[in-house]
Amino acid sequence: MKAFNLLEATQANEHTDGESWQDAANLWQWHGQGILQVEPRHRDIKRSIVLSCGVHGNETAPIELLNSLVAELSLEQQSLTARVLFIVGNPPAIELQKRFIDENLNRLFVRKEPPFANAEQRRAKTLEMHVDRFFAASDKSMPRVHYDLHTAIRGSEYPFFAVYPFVQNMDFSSAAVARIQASGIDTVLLSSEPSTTFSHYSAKYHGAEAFTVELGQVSAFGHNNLEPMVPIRRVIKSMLHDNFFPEPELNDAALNLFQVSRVIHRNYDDFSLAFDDQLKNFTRFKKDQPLAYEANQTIYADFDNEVVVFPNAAVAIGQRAMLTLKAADASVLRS
Ligand SMILES: O=C(O)CCC(=O)N[C@@H](CCC(=O)O)C(=O)O
Ligand SMILES: [Zn+2]
Repeated sequence: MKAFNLLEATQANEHTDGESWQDAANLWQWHGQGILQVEPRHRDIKRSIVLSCGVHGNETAPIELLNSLVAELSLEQQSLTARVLFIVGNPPAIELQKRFIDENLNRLFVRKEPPFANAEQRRAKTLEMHVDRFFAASDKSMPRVHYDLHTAIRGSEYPFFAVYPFVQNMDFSSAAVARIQASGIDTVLLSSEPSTTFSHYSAKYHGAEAFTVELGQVSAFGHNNLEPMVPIRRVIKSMLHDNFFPEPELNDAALNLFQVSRVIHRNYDDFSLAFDDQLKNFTRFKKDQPLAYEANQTIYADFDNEVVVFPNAAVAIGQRAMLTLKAADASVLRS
C-alpha cells in the first residue's frame, strides 16, 4: 500500500475540496489545498489538535516532519483518539522555496474581511475559517492544541524553542510548557503582547494551547536532520493516539524561560542591524550596546544580558524586526 504524501497531494492538487475517504480506523477529509482532517471512525474523541507547517515556504523541516507523520498514519491505520487538522500553510511559497510571495502570512491572522490585496491575505482567511470550523465542532471542555511548526532564519544558541502567545486573561500554563519540554524543546519565550501570528489566533479565538515552535534553522528539502525532532514526533503521536493527554512534569532546572522585553519594529527605510548575519538568536547584549540603527538614531540594549531573537532588517516597514528578552522564572507559570 502506498503511503499518503501530504506535500505531494497539496502541491499537485490531487484532491477536490470536501473529498473524504476511510481507512480501517479513521476518516480522512480533504478540506482544501493543504488542509487535511483525520479523525477516528469508531472511538471516542478526546482532544482536537491542529498541526501546521509551511506557513513560511522555505521552512522545510516541519513539512518533512508532518509529511512523515501523515504517511505513517496512512500506513498504520490505527484508530486515533484525537481529531487532527494538518495544515500546509503557504503552498505557492513552498513551491518557490521562499518565506512568502507578497506578504508574510504569519502576520495576517487578523480576521480581515475582503477585499484581499494578495494571495497570502486570502490564504490567511481560508486557514482562519478552517481552524474556526475545526474547533467549533469540538466540545470546549476537550483539550485544544495548535503547534505551528517553523524553523528560524539564523542559527540559535538554543536551536529548538517555542513562542508562547500572549492572550489577555489567559495564564501561561506550566502543563503546556511541560509538554513542549517533553517534545525536546528546552527554551520557551513568553510573549508580552498580542500578535497576529497563526498560533496567537488559535489561542485567542479558540482558547487552544498554542505555540509557534521553532525546530532548528532553515534548510532546503532533504538537508534537514530529523533526529532532534524525534521527541516532538513522539509527543504528537501520543496526543493523537493515547487515551491520556501526556502530562509530563515540568523540569524547571532544564528550562530556559524568557519573557519578551521589547518588540522592536522597523519604522524607516534605513533600518539596519548593529551586527551581522552570523550573530545567533539568544545572543546576550550589555546595557548600552547598539542593537540597530534607523533615522539617525541608535537603538541600544536597555540592560545587561538583554537577549536578542529573530533580528531581521529585511522585514516590511512597520513590522517586527527583532524581539528582546529577559530571563524569566518558572514561578510565572500557572498550573
Ligand atoms: O528566524 C526568524 O527571524 C523568523 C522565524 C519565524 O518564522 N518565526 C515566527 C515566530 C512567530 C511568533 O512570534 O510566534 C515568525 O516570525 O513568524
Ligand atoms: Zn517561520
